[in-house]
Amino acid sequence: MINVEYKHTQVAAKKKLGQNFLTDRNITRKTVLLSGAKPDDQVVEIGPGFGALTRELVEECHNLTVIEKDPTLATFIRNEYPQIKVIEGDVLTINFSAMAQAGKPLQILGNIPYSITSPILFHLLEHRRAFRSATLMMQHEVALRLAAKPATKEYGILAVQMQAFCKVEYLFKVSRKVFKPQPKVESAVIKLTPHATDPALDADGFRRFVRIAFHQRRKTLLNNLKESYNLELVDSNKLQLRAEALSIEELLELFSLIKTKSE
Ligand SMILES: C[S@@+](CC[C@H](N)C(=O)[O-])C[C@H]1O[C@@H](n2cnc3c(N)ncnc32)[C@H](O)[C@@H]1O
Repeated sequence: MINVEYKHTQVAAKKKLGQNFLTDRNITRKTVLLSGAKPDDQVVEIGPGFGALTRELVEECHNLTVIEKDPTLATFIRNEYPQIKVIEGDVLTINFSAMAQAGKPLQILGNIPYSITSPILFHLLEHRRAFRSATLMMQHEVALRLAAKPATKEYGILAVQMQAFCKVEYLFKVSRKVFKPQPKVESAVIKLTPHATDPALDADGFRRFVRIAFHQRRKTLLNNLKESYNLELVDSNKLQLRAEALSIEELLELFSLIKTKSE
């Protein structure tokens, strides 16, 4: 276990909580700048840790809330930045929609705990109406999967589900050397901007469809879909393709043509 000490507070960095702390101010400045957060925005930071990003945000934004699960770090942030709101708890239980109702859509930022990257992304997806953008640092490999284009090996369920509902921008890569303790992998910053309207009428149905279409990547759409859906209205040539060959728009169109088989 590696001990990290900052301003008389020491924590034994917890792997389970994804505690790798940023040490490079250029990265935090660039992240805040590219997030587009403005002084009057309602800004929420996920996992402030020792405040690497928080310190930039308090300078820029008047209305900042942070969510930190580790009680020692939550206390540290409370003492260091008495002017901000600190929620001590699990980000996965936060009702962002309720938070946003108090005002305009949120601006969310965070160097997120890598062990729960996907759960956080899907939690944000559930609350996509609540935020204007989410600028998040994550493992480089996950960032590539999120921003992937069709017919690449990274293109799959994560890319389709997120890109169908949000614009996904890969902002920049971050070396593992700028963290303490150093993680084993590189990182990257991604920006998610929810589309103004949802493309698929039945968002939950579309998410289920994507899971089934990509279930066995090597199989054709026909083989993956035929058990669960009635495919009569779909061009049979299209069904001979694999899901990974179709763009988000083509997958949305396919979804609009199929019907769930009754159980
Ligand atoms: C990668 S560290 C980033 C810390 C800091 N923002 C930085 O960049 O140095 C992730 C932070 O998220 C916190 N964390 C882990 N799981 C969490 C959860 N479920 N909800 C809220 N915070 C969490 C960790 O305690 C840690 O402070």
